[in-house]
Amino acid sequence: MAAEVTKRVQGTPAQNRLDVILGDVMKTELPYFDVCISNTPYQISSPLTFKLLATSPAPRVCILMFQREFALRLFAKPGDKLYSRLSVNAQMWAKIDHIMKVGKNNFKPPPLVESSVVRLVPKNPRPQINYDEWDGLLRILFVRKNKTIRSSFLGKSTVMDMLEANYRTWCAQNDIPVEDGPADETGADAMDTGNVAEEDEDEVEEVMDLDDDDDVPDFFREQENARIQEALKGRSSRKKRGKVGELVREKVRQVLEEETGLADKRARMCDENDFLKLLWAFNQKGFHFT
Ligand SMILES: C[S@@+](CC[C@H](N)C(=O)[O-])C[C@H]1O[C@@H](n2cnc3c(N)ncnc32)[C@H](O)[C@@H]1O
Repeated sequence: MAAEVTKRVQGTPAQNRLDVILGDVMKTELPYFDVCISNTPYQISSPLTFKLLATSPAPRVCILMFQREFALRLFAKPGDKLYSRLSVNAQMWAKIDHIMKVGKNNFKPPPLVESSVVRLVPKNPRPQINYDEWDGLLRILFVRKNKTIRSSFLGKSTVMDMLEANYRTWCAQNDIPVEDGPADETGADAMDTGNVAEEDEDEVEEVMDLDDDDDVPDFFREQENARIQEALKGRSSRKKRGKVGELVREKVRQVLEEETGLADKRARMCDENDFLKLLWAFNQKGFHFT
């Protein structure tokens, strides 16, 4: 196709205005562009969409051909089976319209799947939210979109470890002293027993519950699977929770139960406002998701 368009403009005034970049679109740093028209292989629909949504400054419009099911996921609403991290992101950063269905018989040979052309118009002005942080929160919630939000945070040791590390960084940056050391013996033991049981149960169940969306990148799935295997090996390797860990846990509980009231809700039922409320409340407590 590159050869074809190059040939087409040769010897015309358009020749000087055409710059062909050959390469993998996912690995190439793209120059500023205001229109994207794409008919890429469907395997890269998800990463390509995420790349376009994260592009700043955003393009004016993107016309994209996707497999029909993927297009439906872009429009899916809370409660729909196809509602996913992709739906929330797409609708947060862009206005999306279905332009036309493209039946498989329009191709020779006909593929197995139906297609759709969609128009994606990034919101302008762009919502004043850090893309990486917003997406970081959604990743935590949509790895297990059918679980309660309480369970996605408090029932997951990797998430709590990540929040503890990030809380320590925030304290260091803001000159807030942290009280290190093991958690209070009696309290910690009592709490650990309960929470560890809860965590193990959750992490084992997770094997059955990983979001089957293909917008979870492979490396993230691999990380999750490795961690689940660890959880299955038993509790003995689990490290004892320290004072900072307990403090972080309590802060997370406050965010989920008191400040947002979203602890018992499931990501698959949450709308954009719920996610914004969560992000804001976590930020207020010094937690960030980048
Ligand atoms: C479905 S064909 C469409 C071709 C052309 N756009 C057309 O409509 O005739 C997909 C094209 O995307 C190219 N492609 C596949 N993976 C790509 C990637 N990661 N980055 C850029 N182009 C890619 C393929 O070489 C192929 O030419």
